[in-house]
Amino acid sequence: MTSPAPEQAVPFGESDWEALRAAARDAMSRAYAPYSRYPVGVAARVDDGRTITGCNVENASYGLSLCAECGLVSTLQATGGGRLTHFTCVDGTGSILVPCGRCRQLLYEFGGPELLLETPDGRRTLDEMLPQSFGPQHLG
Ligand SMILES: O=c1ccn([C@H]2C[C@H](O)[C@@H](CO)O2)c(=O)[nH]1
Repeated sequence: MTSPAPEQAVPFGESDWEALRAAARDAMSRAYAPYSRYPVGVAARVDDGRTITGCNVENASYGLSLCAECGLVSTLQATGGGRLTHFTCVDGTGSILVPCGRCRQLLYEFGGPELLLETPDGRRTLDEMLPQSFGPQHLG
């Protein structure tokens, strides 16, 4: 018996994207961003069906600030690991934001080229947002 493809195993429709954005906005409302005053929230679906979130956490030593995606990948591991399949990021107004370059690399580690991201121009694979990526495959 063959296993269904992951996208068939856990269907993901428009209402799921809406729920993911709502989770990201909720996380954004708890961001700690007193220096930039630019709160960010992220949410992702994991291949086992759970939803995880993160928010940015800044620091008085500005360069130590953590992007929301840092919290998300930490939560991913702390709650059981798995692969990211769908991802969204919102700014302080709740509008869709593209993750910064460093965070695309963080996402690549746990989602790979097939991870689907929302952007202001529609949904894109991570392969489109971070082409010719360096990743675990290069390290053998
Ligand atoms: O993908 C991104 C881009 C920016 N930020 C945060 C970092 C900083 O706290 C604030 C302004 O750059 O936004 C994120 O959390 N994720």
